[in-house]
Amino acid sequence: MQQCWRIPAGGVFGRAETGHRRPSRSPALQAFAKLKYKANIAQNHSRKSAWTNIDYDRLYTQPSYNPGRQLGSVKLQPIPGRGRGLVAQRDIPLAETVLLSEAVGGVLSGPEGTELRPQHLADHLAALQRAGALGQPDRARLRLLYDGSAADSPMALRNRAASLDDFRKLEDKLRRVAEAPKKAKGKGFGAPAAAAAAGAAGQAGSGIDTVTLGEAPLEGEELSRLASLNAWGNSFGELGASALRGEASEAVIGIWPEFALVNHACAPNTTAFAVGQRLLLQAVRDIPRGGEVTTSYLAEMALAPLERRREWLRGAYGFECACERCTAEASVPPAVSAAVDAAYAAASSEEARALAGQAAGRSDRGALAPLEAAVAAAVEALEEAMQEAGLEEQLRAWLRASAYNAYYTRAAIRDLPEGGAGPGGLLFGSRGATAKAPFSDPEVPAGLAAVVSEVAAGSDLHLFLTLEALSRSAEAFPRDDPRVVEATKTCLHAHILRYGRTSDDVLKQLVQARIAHPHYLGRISLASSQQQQQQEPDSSNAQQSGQSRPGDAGSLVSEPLLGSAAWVAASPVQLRDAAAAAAAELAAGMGTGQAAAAPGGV
Ligand SMILES: C[S@@+](CC[C@H](N)C(=O)[O-])C[C@H]1O[C@@H](n2cnc3c(N)ncnc32)[C@H](O)[C@@H]1O
Repeated sequence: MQQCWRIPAGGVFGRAETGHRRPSRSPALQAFAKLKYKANIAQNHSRKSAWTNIDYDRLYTQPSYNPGRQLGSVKLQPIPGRGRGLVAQRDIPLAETVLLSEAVGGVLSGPEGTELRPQHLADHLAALQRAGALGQPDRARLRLLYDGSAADSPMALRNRAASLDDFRKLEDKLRRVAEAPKKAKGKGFGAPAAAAAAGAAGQAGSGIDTVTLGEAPLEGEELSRLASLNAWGNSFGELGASALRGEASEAVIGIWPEFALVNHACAPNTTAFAVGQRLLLQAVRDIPRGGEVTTSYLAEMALAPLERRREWLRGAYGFECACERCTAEASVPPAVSAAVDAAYAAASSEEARALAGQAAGRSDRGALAPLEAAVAAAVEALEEAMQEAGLEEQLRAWLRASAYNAYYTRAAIRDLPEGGAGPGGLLFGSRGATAKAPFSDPEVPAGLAAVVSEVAAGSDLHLFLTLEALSRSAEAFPRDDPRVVEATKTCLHAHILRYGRTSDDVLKQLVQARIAHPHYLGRISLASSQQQQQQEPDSSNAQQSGQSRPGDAGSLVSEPLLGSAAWVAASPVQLRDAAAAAAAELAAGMGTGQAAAAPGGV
């Protein structure tokens, strides 16, 4: 399960005009802008208290904190056409942790940006085994995973029979072995006898003998197959938590056995990310009792048309995706599918790809006019085709995600300055640009965030776009403007989906760390830009050149809003209500944008 949500090397947007103006919009952009992010957190759901004892604040801030493996209210069961899968045993509300897993044999890591492939992991595990560091329980854990064997092979039958108890049993066994020497002391048994007892305990309660399963060494080919079908990786670390934990953001790849039981969907209900060696799986939608827990194996391919996604999954995993999104997209009239493919193709030219790659200073809006016209026409044709076909909103949202590169390319070109980017470039993330905070339409990243949230809620890209939208609206409007309040709500909602139940303080630090990360530089600053420019003439340079200034990020995430939003994460209340209350509080307490800028000290 290779996943990684890359933010284009140079960032996402360019700069447009100096000073804010409301740009005129085409009907298609208006339609696009109507994609309002739905902050319907936990509406009408009775919630149970969180099942874990995870202290999220410590998890995100202290590398030494070890909450151990955790499995939520899920069970492993056969899913027709998908082998086994994890199913919710009770309603799991969004923003709740589904599982927290530890990698078998630890993770393989490398410098940020490294493409770590499953074969690298297989080689790493083989080396561990040769060194005697991949013991029987680890081998058994791996052998309980899907190995690509035919549905009626002995392996597949064994896998189907395995239960979550087998995984739990292995963990219990390890704990017993760890504790056994201590307990055995003074009783005259000693470690070997205790370890044997632990081994016997490992065989109880399930049809699968995990001791025998882990006896034989794993062959090279077996390891390669297991890694290619079960590994998860990312080319950068968790951008908020690694900063708070004092760790460098690194590329990682690993096999987290419980997570490897989760099947794929093209619009999944969870998001996964690694915090140190652990993998956290967070629900980003309410998962009803009996509903399957799903994740995406696709990374950026989630933003591609149906046939491309299916082809990729067929090639990498050998299955034909028939998830809800694929099934719905397969049912649309041919004219709509053709419009999706045409929009995707229009934005896949070399020029468009170069734009997405953001070579500093290379682009200006005039030079890209033909591309802009082609992409804009393709997007409008898609919107019209969907309108004509009378498709429901959910399906339209998925189809927009399938043609995301067209929406993105159109937005990125419109975001460029009319007269060219100039030397050094004004493109988002480019270094050395000297222009001062020309901010364009906040609805551009907000619209893209809404598209991404439909298929990759809680992903890095989703969080990035909501931060960008917040940054722009904060710089364009007074702090108590409803648009700023809405952008704040949306941004915090995205972060809460990912991070779950943190305290206000840690949530704020996570947001700040994401803003300060070099991926985000050039654009995102939650400081009050006007004031900042008046007071600190070099401030936009500092943002462009990658220097983060402690404290400047927090001024918009005003205490009342953040407080309420974070409180939502810790209690079963609707974000919308809380944010409305916070907005009222903000308006009453602060009155003007100027006053609202004060708490962050900028
Ligand atoms: C990481 S495993 C997931 C757990 C696996 N179903 C099992 O029984 O252990 C990946 C494999 O599950 C199956 N799978 C996952 N998602 C699927 C889907 N949406 N449709 C069909 N098969 C799927 C494929 O065989 C894939 O190679």
